[in-house]
Amino acid sequence: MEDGSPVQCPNTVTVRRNPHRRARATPAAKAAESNLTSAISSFPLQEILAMDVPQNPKDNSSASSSVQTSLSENLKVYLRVRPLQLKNLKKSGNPGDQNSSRSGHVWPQNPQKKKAAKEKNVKKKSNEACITINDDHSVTVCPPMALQETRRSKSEVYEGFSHVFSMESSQDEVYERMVSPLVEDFLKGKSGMLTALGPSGSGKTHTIFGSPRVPGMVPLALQHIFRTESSDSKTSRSYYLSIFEIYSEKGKGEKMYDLSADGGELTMQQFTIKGLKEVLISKAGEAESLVACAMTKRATAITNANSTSSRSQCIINVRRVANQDEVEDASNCAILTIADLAGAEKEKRTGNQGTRLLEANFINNTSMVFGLCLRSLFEHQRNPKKPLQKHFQNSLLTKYLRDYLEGKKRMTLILTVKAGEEDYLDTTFLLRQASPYMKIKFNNVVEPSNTNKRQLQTLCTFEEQKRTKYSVPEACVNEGKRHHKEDLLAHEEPSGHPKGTATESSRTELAGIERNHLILQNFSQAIWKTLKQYRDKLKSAENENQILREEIRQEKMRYFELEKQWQSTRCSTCSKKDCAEADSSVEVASNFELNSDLEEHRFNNSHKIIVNSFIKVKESEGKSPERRGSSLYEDINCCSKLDEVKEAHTDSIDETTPRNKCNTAKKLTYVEADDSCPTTNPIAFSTQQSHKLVKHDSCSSVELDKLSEQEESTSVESHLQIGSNIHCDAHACETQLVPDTSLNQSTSEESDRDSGALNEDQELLGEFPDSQHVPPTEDVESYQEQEHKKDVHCSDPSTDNSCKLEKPKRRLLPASSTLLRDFSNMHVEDDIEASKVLFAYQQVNRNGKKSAKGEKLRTQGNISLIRMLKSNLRF
Ligand SMILES: Nc1ncnc2c1ncn2[C@@H]1O[C@H](COP(=O)(O)OP(=O)(O)OP(=O)(O)O)[C@@H](O)[C@H]1O
Repeated sequence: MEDGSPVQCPNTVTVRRNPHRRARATPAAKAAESNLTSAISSFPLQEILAMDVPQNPKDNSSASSSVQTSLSENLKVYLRVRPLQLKNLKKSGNPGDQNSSRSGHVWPQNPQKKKAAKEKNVKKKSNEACITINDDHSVTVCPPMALQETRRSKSEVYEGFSHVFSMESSQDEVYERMVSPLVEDFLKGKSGMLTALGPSGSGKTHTIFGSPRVPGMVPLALQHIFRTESSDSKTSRSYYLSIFEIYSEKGKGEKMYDLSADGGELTMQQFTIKGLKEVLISKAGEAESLVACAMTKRATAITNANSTSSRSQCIINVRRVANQDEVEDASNCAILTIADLAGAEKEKRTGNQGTRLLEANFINNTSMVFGLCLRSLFEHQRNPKKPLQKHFQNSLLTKYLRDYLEGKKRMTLILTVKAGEEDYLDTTFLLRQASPYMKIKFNNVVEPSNTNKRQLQTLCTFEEQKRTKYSVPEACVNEGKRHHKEDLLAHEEPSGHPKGTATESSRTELAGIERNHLILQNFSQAIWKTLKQYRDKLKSAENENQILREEIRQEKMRYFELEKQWQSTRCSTCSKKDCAEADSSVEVASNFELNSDLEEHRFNNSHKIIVNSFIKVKESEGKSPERRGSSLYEDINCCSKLDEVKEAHTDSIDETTPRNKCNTAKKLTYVEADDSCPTTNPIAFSTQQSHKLVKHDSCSSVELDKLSEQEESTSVESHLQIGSNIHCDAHACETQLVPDTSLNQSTSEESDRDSGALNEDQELLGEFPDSQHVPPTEDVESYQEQEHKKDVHCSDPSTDNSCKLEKPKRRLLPASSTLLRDFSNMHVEDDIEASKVLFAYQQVNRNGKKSAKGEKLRTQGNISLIRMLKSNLRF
């Protein structure tokens, strides 16, 4: 309720409407990731962690001497109540005023003290106290009767104080309870700060500095420190003291002044005071004298509330530096800070005007900022969601005490209040303000070494000042002989202890090493985080890559399947075409009798294929068993007779051109006659087809196309037809070749039986002229001469008008037709058919990409090539 947070019902359940969600990984990505994790080696996290980069330098005993972490500790708040009647207390023999006889020499002296005291005593104050001490930790504040009636104010109890010092408490008691533990920690190496808060005239300065007769916490602490040092002969530590004040002169702004002997104005840069002198102290008396001199320089003034009212914030630092032997010790360095703040003032009470009023504004403002910083720290610790406000930026005091006000360093508060009824409002205001401070905790306070910025800055300033003193001694002359001697005495001590100087240098080096260590540690952590991010990115990229690879593999498989299907389809189509082309080649070869070895070999192969297919077809026709037994012998006879047919055709080609024309005419006539014949006779039908193929060689390109299409569509029929044709041709010719002896074992009856049917074919084949007049194949020379005559005859267009070329029609021809055309050109180049073939060939290039002339030349080149082959023919 205090922080204004809404109260929630215990049975209420808070449900986030839009909870944070993480993107779910796809199953494929998960699978890929699992594969990826197995493929990618894990990052050597353990190795990195096992490196010489400690998580916390404090854990390393070798380097943690200057840094410590303390347990959770609350801010200690003490309360001290100033006596009502100082004179009465003095008269009554206050145990704190041991030197009551020297009351006239109360330190610090205020020349207008007597006058102010007289003014104060003009009005007699009531002896009634508004504050009642319940116990050592709580007090009750009762409003005066007048306030109770008008404002209906009630008594308030404030508890939780570390200790409440009564009016009768002495300085020693306060020191023993409040400051002595702090000094003990300081001697152990723990830094701490004591700050006095309270209204003007409540006894802050009295408590902190005291008087020569009643020394305050600072003198007592210094005595405590050097008393301890003198008792411990084994240790030789160095202590440096610096004192300065923050003052606002006439409200023109805050300024800092060094209160040391030759101190001047200071500046603050980045929370660091520059120019502050540290004075090495080795004795308590020496330190006390320095503090006394500083207090004489502090700004004070007479107000209605206090004859010796402090107008500035005074801060004293005692820095402890261990010697070289204690470098490894944790207590090598600590700072004890004691701050005496100027008390808040009310204009009515103080009656300030002019400059004093401006000073009061500065003082009140600084006190307010100080309180806001502690309030913000308290609220931040209670509710971490509330940010820690940066109120410290509003004053130099809070800037300097930033670490303390942010809970990074240990701090102790001493609240001083006045017990009079007229001080009720100031008292209650302070207690209400400071009560929450008791709940402030210092969690994991890190004790900085003597190498922090501020300390190093002051140290460097001190060393620089020391060097200046020795290098320019005449500068000290201007300040007076006394100060020169004091400075020399003050700085000769450190120079006379080279051990201490070496310790300082070693500590500086150690601090540098620690700093580098921390930097490297942070750097490694940052690198580690970055590497983790890159690893995650790499994983995601690998997952995507894996998925893409899988898709590519599937696409390849699909492509191969399609290619296989395409290949199978293509093979089936090509096989049909090849068979048709091969059959056509056989027909052409059989008709034009290519006698070269190559062509003969091809012919034989084709012949074999045809024979085999013929056998298969015959078997599929369902012959009678007796017929089937003699089929092989018949086929062999066909093979042997095919050669005879070939020779017969060769003989027919050797005939003159008119004769060829006659043959072609006969063939055409025969085919026309066959069209009218019944096709029931398979032999007759096959013969017709055979002659159609023969005609195919000499017909026009249109007819060639038609025939080629028929060949492709009816390849099986073509086999049958060709087989029949060969069969017929073979029977039509006289058998000259002797069949194989193994085959002769076939019955002659079957051959005689077939001879009757073949005689019909023989009659048909008899239509081929000169089939009976086959020239001897050995007469190669005569054949070449005839071929030469043919070439000459064809090359001379004047001899025959048939050689004149007609304008061809460009049509696309299949390869088989082109081959047939080339062969036909070879054999009938001087014939009118040659012009037709050439015409058909030019039709192929009707698009004009290739000139007719070029095609003609190519055709002629083919012819020349074939002539050359023919010239080498062996018959
Ligand atoms: N506990 C005390 N015992 C005896 N005298 C005290 C005590 N506290 C304060 N005094 C006296 O009261 C007077 C005012 O005290 P002091 O100057 O310390 O007040 P202050 O809080 O510092 O005021 P300011 O904030 O204006 O400086 C001094 O003369 C001081 O001696």
